[in-house]
Amino acid sequence: MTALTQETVAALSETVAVPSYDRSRLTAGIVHIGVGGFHRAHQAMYLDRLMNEGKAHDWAICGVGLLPGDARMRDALTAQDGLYTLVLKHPDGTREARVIGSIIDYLFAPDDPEAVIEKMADPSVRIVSLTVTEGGYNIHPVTGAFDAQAPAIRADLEPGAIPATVFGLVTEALRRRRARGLVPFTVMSCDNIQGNGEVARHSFTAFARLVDDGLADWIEAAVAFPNSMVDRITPVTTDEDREAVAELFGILDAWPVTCEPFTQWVLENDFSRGRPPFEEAGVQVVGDVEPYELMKLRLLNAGHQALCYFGYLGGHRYVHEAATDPALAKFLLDYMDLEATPTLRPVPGVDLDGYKRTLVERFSNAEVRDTLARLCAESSDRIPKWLLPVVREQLARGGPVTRAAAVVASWARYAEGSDESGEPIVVVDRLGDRLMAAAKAQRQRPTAFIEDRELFGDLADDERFVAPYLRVLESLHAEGARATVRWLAG
Ligand SMILES: NC(=O)c1ccc[n+]([C@@H]2O[C@H](COP(=O)([O-])OP(=O)(O)OC[C@H]3O[C@@H](n4cnc5c(N)ncnc54)[C@H](O)[C@@H]3O)[C@@H](O)[C@H]2O)c1
Ligand SMILES: O=P(O)(O)OC[C@@H](O)[C@@H](O)[C@H](O)[C@H](O)CO
Repeated sequence: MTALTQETVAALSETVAVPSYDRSRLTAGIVHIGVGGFHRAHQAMYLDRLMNEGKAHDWAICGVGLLPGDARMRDALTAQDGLYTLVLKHPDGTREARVIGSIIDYLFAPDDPEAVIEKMADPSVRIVSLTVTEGGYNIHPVTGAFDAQAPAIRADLEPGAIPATVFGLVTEALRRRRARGLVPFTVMSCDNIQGNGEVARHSFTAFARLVDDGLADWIEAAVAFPNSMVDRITPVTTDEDREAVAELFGILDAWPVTCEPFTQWVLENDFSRGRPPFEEAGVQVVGDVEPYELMKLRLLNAGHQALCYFGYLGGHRYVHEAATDPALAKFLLDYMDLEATPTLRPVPGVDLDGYKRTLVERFSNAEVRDTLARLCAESSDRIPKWLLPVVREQLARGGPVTRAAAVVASWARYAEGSDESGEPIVVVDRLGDRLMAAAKAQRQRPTAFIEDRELFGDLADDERFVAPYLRVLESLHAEGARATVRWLAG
């Protein structure tokens, strides 16, 4: 068994693919904020691919963690010189592993915010990329306005405050670059948000405007915020994953990443100061990402939400169990075909029926062991961004919303905080208390959950949405999730 470090990695090449490039020659051109499972399965992997082909040596990654919980990632990556094992789980049970070497440094902002700011202000850094989750952009779910009153934002805006949020840190780095006469870096969002680049532009300029109008104008004019569609199902790493990496490959890795074999990245070609030759690593670099984003967010991500609450309430715990439950699979396909697909734009070179079939296959991969609990978490950031736009578009065009309304009803039932046998459900959501209070009130006032206008806007006033929503909620209460899904699936 070998502990993974720069010193030991060459010796591991007998059991696993390791970086073929000289890591001591790499320099950081990218600062990435939010180094979790997904970044390490996706962007860092694409850069590692390029580096293995002798390219992009000046585009290595300096990871940054902002939240207290990131101390664990700091410790794991620092002890391993930034190296980690990426394991692809094929549906036939085979595992494909590779040690990724593209992350060469890690800074933990709570320890040293100044180091993070100076790193981003350094001229060699040309991209600051982000995976800070859907909630990380601090925008109102219905109006899309930046929430300047959020306590962390207010703290960052106090005179003389040391920045702690992504907005405070990035804005201060951009302020220094402007003061030093440097070209700004590109801000590249890789979060699952429609128009993620536009949303990032809106949030960062809104924050900067609270600091200094001139700076905000400069950011608006000079900083590129490319949109992107990112895709690779990456579950949370478990102790079993760590043990399997040790057993199968002889590697002691504090924090390996496991994921499905599929990967996709469609990226808008809009960068302030150059970019790695991503297309040479399989990234689709295009002029207009929107059709790809809509397809992915409304079919895959909203599709995940269609499975997760019904699946969990019906006794499943893994995504593959829910996706291979015949009634639930039919319900998912009906949602995709009848409600989501009519709201999509034609996607260049993509056969939508094939895409949907592949999605069902990906969800059904039992090896990936993605949990329904992961998909049920932070729903108040997900449902308004992925599913409710489908509802609104369908209402506007006079189309059906029965299945989307059913998904919202299943969330409302899940948020009551106990399953059908009375076992508690841990509702993980930054609005958890508010959601649970509303969900409990719905036993007396059935529309209580959807009356939250901050999440649902005026949907509670639209009978075309409310009627199917209430029918499904009533069925969930009276008959349970499995019977409700069978009824919905016809
Ligand atoms: N896991 C996937 O399958 C997947 C696939 C495609 C896209 N994504 C995108 O990546 C994001 C992260 O997923 P993950 O699986 O890596 O999660 P993760 O929990 O492994 O990592 C999340 C990271 O984001 C940071 N973060 C969270 N909120 C933040 C905030 N407000 N400010 C700064 N940093 C913050 C955390 O500290 C952590 O470093 C998702 O929310 C999604 O938008 C994930
Ligand atoms: O990670 P989130 O919060 O964006 O959403 C949960 C899942 O739907 C998501 O992680 C998918 O697995 C992913 O988007 C697949 O590419």
